[in-house]
Amino acid sequence: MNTLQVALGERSYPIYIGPDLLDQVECYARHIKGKQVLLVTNETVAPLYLHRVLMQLRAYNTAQVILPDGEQYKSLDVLNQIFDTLLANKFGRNATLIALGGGVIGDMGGFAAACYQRGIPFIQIPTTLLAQVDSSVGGKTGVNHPLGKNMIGAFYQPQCVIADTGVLDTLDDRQLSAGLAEVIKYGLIRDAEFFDWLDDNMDALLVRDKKALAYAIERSCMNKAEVVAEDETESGIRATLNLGHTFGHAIETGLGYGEYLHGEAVAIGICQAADLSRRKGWLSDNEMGKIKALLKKARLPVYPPDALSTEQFLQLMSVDKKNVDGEIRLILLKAIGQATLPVGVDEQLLRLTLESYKS
Ligand SMILES: NC(=O)c1ccc[n+]([C@@H]2O[C@H](COP(=O)([O-])OP(=O)(O)OC[C@H]3O[C@@H](n4cnc5c(N)ncnc54)[C@H](O)[C@@H]3O)[C@@H](O)[C@H]2O)c1
Ligand SMILES: O=C(O)C(=O)C[C@@H](O)[C@H](O)[C@H](O)COP(=O)(O)O
Ligand SMILES: [Zn+2]
Repeated sequence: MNTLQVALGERSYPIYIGPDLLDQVECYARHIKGKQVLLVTNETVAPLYLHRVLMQLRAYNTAQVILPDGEQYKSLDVLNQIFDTLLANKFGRNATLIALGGGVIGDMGGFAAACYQRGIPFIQIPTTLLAQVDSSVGGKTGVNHPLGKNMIGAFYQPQCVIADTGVLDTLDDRQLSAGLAEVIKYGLIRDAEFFDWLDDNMDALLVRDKKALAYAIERSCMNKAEVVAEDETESGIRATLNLGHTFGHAIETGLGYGEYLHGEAVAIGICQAADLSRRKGWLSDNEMGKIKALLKKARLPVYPPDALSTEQFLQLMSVDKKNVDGEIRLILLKAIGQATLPVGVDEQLLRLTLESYKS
């Protein structure tokens, strides 16, 4: 097992990474203070892994919530099921919530923990590649609104993250690729050496070579932990983790949550942000080509859906959280390995990307 630290003063916590961690009681026990534990998972993950976690929690008074599976259920309405179960079981302030699942469950479980009785401790057990490399780390929690992705939420850090790399065996190939989009993102925003490593090792990652996957997860978490430690609540550098997300979130919201996976929408958004960066004279054609080629190698889409018009894109992008006073601000690339902070963009140039960067 490898342990990384997210250094946030009194809110610091470990990320445990390794095989078979679901079965290691010491990963959980030291982070559970009271006797009551609520497990939040979904109908796909429960039959696969809930029993193994419950086996480690025999000493506690446990309850469970099994949510429907899908991005479309990451809503305020469904969130209520978690509060209903906490209250029905008379769980108090020292109850611990464990989120067992992908990013949807992690974001919802974390947000429920942030709100319930104004805050109870929670643990992240991420079970998708995307959740292990990104969503379980850093404390962004929340739900979607029909008008915008993750528009209702809170920054709320977990007590620990338990990333059992063995659970990735049951993940389907499309979900694995979606996770790789966020992995590639770290290379692009701040770790050019990692980008080159990914270029050399993409085939190994796609066949789930254990050593390659463990390395990619650890290096991604290291990158994310460093950024979050520097800027927990996104007043500066943390916004770089949003590369491609303004376009990507527009695709997710515009087409209906769940149509494109988050990672797929981000992959397309990264290409659109790269195209805009090239038009600004920051990225070379060669770098643009390398970015697209690596995303394609990871079996990710690189062009936006025809179904979204430029006007729809602009409308959807106008509700992004990085915007200030109604002005769209984007993370762009100066080079592979170097992202900008949010920058206001000339609308004509943005329109050019939206109209011309197409399959
Ligand atoms: N909080 C953050 O910092 C952050 C970062 C990135 C993404 N996100 C959010 O995360 C969500 C996407 O997360 P995701 O890609 O994990 O999607 P997801 O949670 O929908 O999981 C993807 C699919 O895999 C299934 N699954 C999960 N673990 C499995 C396993 N081990 N074996 C088989 N199937 C399994 C799920 O049931 C689901 O069908 C989005 O809502 C996105 O906005 C949040
Ligand atoms: O942790 C962050 O900060 C991120 O931006 C990570 C993103 O990959 C993630 O999708 C996040 O949920 C997006 O945040 P949002 O604030 O744009 O909703
Ligand atoms: Zn993301």
